Amino acid sequence: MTELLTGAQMRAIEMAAIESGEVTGLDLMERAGRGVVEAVFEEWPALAATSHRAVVLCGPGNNGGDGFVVARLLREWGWEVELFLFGDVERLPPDARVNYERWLTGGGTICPLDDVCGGLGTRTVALVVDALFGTGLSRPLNWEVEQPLSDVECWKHRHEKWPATVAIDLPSGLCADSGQDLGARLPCDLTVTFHTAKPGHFLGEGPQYCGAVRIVDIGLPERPTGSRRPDDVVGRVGSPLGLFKNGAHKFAHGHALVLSGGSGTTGAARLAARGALRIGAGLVTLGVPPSAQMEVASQITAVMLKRVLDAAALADILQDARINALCLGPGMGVAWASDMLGALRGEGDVEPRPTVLDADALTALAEDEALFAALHPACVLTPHQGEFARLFPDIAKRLREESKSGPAYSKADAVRAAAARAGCVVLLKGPDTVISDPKGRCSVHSAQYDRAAPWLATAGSGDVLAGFITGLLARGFAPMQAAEAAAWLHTECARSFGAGLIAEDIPEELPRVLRALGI
Ligand SMILES: NC(=O)C1=CN([C@@H]2O[C@H](COP(=O)(O)OP(=O)(O)OC[C@H]3O[C@@H](n4cnc5c(N)ncnc54)[C@H](OP(=O)(O)O)[C@@H]3O)[C@@H](O)[C@H]2O)[C@@H](O)CC1
Ligand SMILES: Nc1ncnc2c1ncn2[C@@H]1O[C@H](COP(=O)(O)OP(=O)(O)O)[C@@H](O)[C@H]1O
Ligand SMILES: [K+]
Repeated sequence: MTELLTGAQMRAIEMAAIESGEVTGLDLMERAGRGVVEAVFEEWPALAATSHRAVVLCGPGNNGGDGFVVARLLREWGWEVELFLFGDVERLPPDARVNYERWLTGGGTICPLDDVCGGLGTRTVALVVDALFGTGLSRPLNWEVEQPLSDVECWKHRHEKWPATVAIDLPSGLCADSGQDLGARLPCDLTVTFHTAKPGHFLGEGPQYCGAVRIVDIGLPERPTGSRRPDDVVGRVGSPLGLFKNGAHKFAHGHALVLSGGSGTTGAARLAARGALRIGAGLVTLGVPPSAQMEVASQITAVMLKRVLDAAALADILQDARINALCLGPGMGVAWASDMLGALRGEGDVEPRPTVLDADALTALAEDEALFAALHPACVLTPHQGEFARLFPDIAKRLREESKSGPAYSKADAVRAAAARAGCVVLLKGPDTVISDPKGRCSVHSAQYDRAAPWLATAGSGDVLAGFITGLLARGFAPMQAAEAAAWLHTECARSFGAGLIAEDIPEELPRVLRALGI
């Protein structure tokens, strides 16, 4: 798991390194600028082969300072560089000011940002460098910046190949902490960031603007593990550990019970059950209302079937302590889901166990405070955006609002708040899936950039995800780890299968994905 650092966390690390005397702000700026130029040459080797013309847009803070370094280094490489500045020279921070002076001393000239349209002219520009704003963006951009950025974007569209556009740290107007679009107008081909990626590269509108993201090491120290509180960390989900199955009896790998809806709506639960079985639960049973018994029986083989007449029958089935993970919601219908959830409220001596609540079970929870209050730390809620808004309307509203000042409220903030309120793990689905536990531990699973999986946007894929999590819970994974590993494997199945994927394919692709992991 790698960390994603917010703007404030990055500043704190930078300040600590500078105050300890191990590095100066100027060193960091020089390394940042050099890192950008190297990343550009790696991304587009043709640009390194001979000199070209570049346009660099510099802003009023240290992001602009990085831009001055890039401009100077490109000129030293033999390039013709035109630099456009937004802001007051007298107010540049000290390190940016030094690099501004170095640029002028070397013979560089500076034009106001307003002139960029005329400055682009009709000649070929090979590279546009966006160094207007980075982690210090503190409010939405106004037209003074949006207009020139839009001009560059239009101008770029009129040209077939060049210029390449590179953003330093973040595309300007994108909030580093949330990925909220605060006036970004220039989608970039490449974003070069420093030390670690930021949440905004993966959340919200971030991926629409960043192009590809490269991380450059500028020699800042790692944060010591002991210094972090769980709610101080947003992690990025990587490939899962602990998936090996070691010998033992099938019951050692758990028994998952997936509850189904009635006749005609059993497909979702069957998908979830198949997912739970493929991911390694020792046994998987579908709990089926009488109306659907024949339908389900004719469709399953390795998955078992148990008739569930009503809540009392479910409570009875759950007297079997070997059933150690539950999945409720897919295809159940709200009324049936609500009845079944009633059986889990600890009445009738039902021991709480790890439980995934998805789809109709989430709607049932949203409609009944008593059911919501019965959630416990071994539950995992897996809402998509609509379900999330039904369950946590105030949090969803805050997430939709445009920030007027400071970093915007992010999907990570929202899911943390939701998990704390629910008292269990919440996984909010999407290309940027965010997972949090009630203590504030939070991670982002990104199915974007080189892990893009648009074929997952297909009916039933969420049901398989619920099944994957349930299967891992049955295997003994902790709720947060089960949610993270399932999200990663789910996306990997889609990537491995590729175009044409439908939900049934996801569990069937899992063996190939596990083999590729060496399992
Ligand atoms: N941290 C590190 O380790 C390293 C960081 N480095 C680099 O520093 C960058 C961060 O620099 P930074 O903090 O100076 O912020 P930056 O993005 O340049 O903007 C601040 C300026 O913008 C202004 N401003 C803000 N919003 C505005 C708006 N909407 N419209 C208009 N103005 C607005 C704001 O004004 P104010 O809010 O004070 O009025 C202030 O003047 C970081 O992204 C990276 O590139 C590297 O050099 C290496 C190591
Ligand atoms: N464009 C996309 N890129 C990556 N993952 C996606 C995309 N669209 C949807 N997904 C994933 O597919 C699943 C869809 O779940 P859900 O919305 O519940 O659909 P359904 O109810 O049809 O199963 C989620 O895991 C979500 O993260
Ligand atoms: K920038």
